[in-house]
Amino acid sequence: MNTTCEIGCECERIEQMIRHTLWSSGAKGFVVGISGGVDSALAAALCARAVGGERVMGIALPSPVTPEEDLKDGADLCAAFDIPFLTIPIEPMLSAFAGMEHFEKTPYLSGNLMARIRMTTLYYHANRLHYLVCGTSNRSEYMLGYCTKHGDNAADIQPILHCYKTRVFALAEEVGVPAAIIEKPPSAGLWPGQSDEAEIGFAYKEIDSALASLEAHDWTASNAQEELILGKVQASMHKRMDPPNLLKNP
Ligand SMILES: Nc1ncnc2c1ncn2[C@@H]1O[C@H](COP(=O)(O)OP(=O)(O)OC[C@H]2O[C@@H]([n+]3cccc(C(=O)O)c3)[C@H](O)[C@@H]2O)[C@@H](O)[C@H]1O
Ligand SMILES: Nc1ncnc2c1ncn2[C@@H]1O[C@H](COP(=O)(O)OP(=O)(O)OP(=O)(O)O)[C@@H](O)[C@H]1O
Ligand SMILES: [Mg+2]
Repeated sequence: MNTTCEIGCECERIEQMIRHTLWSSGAKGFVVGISGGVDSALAAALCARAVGGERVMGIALPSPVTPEEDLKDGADLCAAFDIPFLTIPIEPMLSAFAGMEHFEKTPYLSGNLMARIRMTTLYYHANRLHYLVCGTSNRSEYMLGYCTKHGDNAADIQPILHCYKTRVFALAEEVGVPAAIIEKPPSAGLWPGQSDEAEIGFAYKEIDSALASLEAHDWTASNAQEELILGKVQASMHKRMDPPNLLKNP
């Protein structure tokens, strides 16, 4: 199979879904949180290609631990796709929480708080502009639950959710995401030096081949690595489901 054509067709399929979602919603455009990483770069680029950059609002939401180069990479990405770009530091919101009774300052608690402050800010601007919030989750992090529940996984459309991370890199290259973004090690950016692969314990190539094999074999693990990855999939099931409720059995 011609890989370039296959990837090009995949982009068109996603762009069609983006256009359909916008037109059927009656909204005017998309808000995307721009981190300087490859998932948000690809999601924003696909939105811009689908509906025009002028109908996309890229918002950088730096925290005190955000590297300066991430802001520059995000600005360059938006410039390349004619996407208006805002920078809104989240430090004032973090400080407000720090004044709360029982506040504990740990990287884990602050990290999840930052992800939820970013979600709230993106929805504020989506409300203000009559836009939808475009999510940036990919299949690898979705299946592993590597996200903050109701934080970075909260969105109105998830254009790259079906793509494993290794596929995200290929699509990003296809649409012309700048090399500085593609070459950067994936990071949630919630504390200094955080790395997805170090925190998860596997390289994305290993994660993606294990997930593909597990999916193909009805979630039966065939080696120790798949066993560990299956454990993460099972432990994060609650992030992919409605909360337990009795709606269907009142
Ligand atoms: N069985 C269950 N049934 C229903 N709900 C359950 C539950 N177990 C936990 N919960 C709920 O879920 C909460 C824990 O989930 P959550 O708050 O998400 O927190 P958690 O999964 O513990 O941590 C988030 C992880 O995602 C990573 N992350 C976050 C944000 C962005 C990115 C990125 O790649 O950009 C990565 C972060 O580094 C960390 O490893 C619990 O406090 C509880 O409220
Ligand atoms: N500093 C930030 N400014 C704006 N949005 C952010 C910021 N940090 C995280 N986000 C949002 O949270 C999402 C999840 O972060 P995640 O790290 O998984 O993706 P990424 O940074 O786009 O790519 P990568 O995983 O390769 O770092 C981002 O795609 C982005 O939408
Ligand atoms: Mg990132």
